[in-house]
Amino acid sequence: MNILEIKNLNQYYGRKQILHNISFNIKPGSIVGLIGPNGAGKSTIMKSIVGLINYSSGLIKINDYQLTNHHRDGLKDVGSMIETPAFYPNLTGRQHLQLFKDSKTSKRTIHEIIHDTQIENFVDQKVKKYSLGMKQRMGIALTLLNHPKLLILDEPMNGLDPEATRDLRQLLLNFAKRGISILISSHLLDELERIADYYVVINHGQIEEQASAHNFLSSQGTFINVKTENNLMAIHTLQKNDIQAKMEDKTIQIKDHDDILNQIMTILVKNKIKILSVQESHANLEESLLNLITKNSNQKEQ
Ligand SMILES: Nc1ncnc2c1ncn2[C@@H]1O[C@H](COP(=O)(O)OP(=O)(O)OP(=O)(O)O)[C@@H](O)[C@H]1O
Repeated sequence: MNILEIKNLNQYYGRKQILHNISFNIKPGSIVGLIGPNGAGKSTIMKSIVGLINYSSGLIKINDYQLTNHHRDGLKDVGSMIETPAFYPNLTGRQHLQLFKDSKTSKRTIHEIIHDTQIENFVDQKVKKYSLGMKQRMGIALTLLNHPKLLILDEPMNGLDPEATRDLRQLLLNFAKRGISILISSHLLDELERIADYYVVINHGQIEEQASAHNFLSSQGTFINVKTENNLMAIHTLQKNDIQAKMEDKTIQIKDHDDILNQIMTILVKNKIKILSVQESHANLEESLLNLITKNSNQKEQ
């Protein structure tokens, strides 16, 4: 069973259509990265799921409860942080947790949340004294109240320092292991790449692609990475032979296609350049996203 099902979701702001037939599902324990350029519609999708805006048409089901303007039962299983969380400036973090907890949330759960999100040092200070990063961490803590089965996180790494980002990454991976599903958007694509197992790519309010992380990254091309005893000479020689090679971190990188590997080997051997290693790698998430969006917009222009 899916924890979230979205089918043909459409959203208008006034007469302008912002989302076009968005459909995707999330399985229990899956971390889904919602990615795309600025203004693509990521936040609008998230706001529709958590009922912050009424969607125009389509279907949203959370844990088998259909979400409509009048029926919001499914939201009891959702913890969300959309944009920078809003707080009462004169209350402490702990008071926020107590205020928003439901009757089933015990003292022990609150203690665990404080511990898991590592907010012990400031949870008893008034929120008006928090930095952006502290507010983000407090916001994550609030999403965990009331035993969510699905977390919706819009740019949760905003304002976090590298250590806090690493901790959050670990925390999210642990939640997924416990069966909690996560829909997350972030412009920090290298961070998303470390945690997401599925991607939904949005552009101009439409899904450009959705696939498992492995399939998405491998479908966007592979590279051959060659190390030689003389990389400068090797790259120069390859380029002279019309092979598009670039230097990436002391390695010569060539996009894999046709029988390019054979050609590279032949040229390097012929020119007596000693090869130290040859490895294959996938494009990273940022390259894959750029490839996809450029390829699709070129196709639309033709
Ligand atoms: N309240 C609103 N009224 C009218 N248009 C809106 C409103 N909110 C968002 N939009 C428009 O909807 C489109 C999608 O915006 P959205 O915030 O969902 O994009 P996003 O993918 O989250 O972008 P970003 O990565 O910059 O946060 C944009 O064209 C935006 O201008």
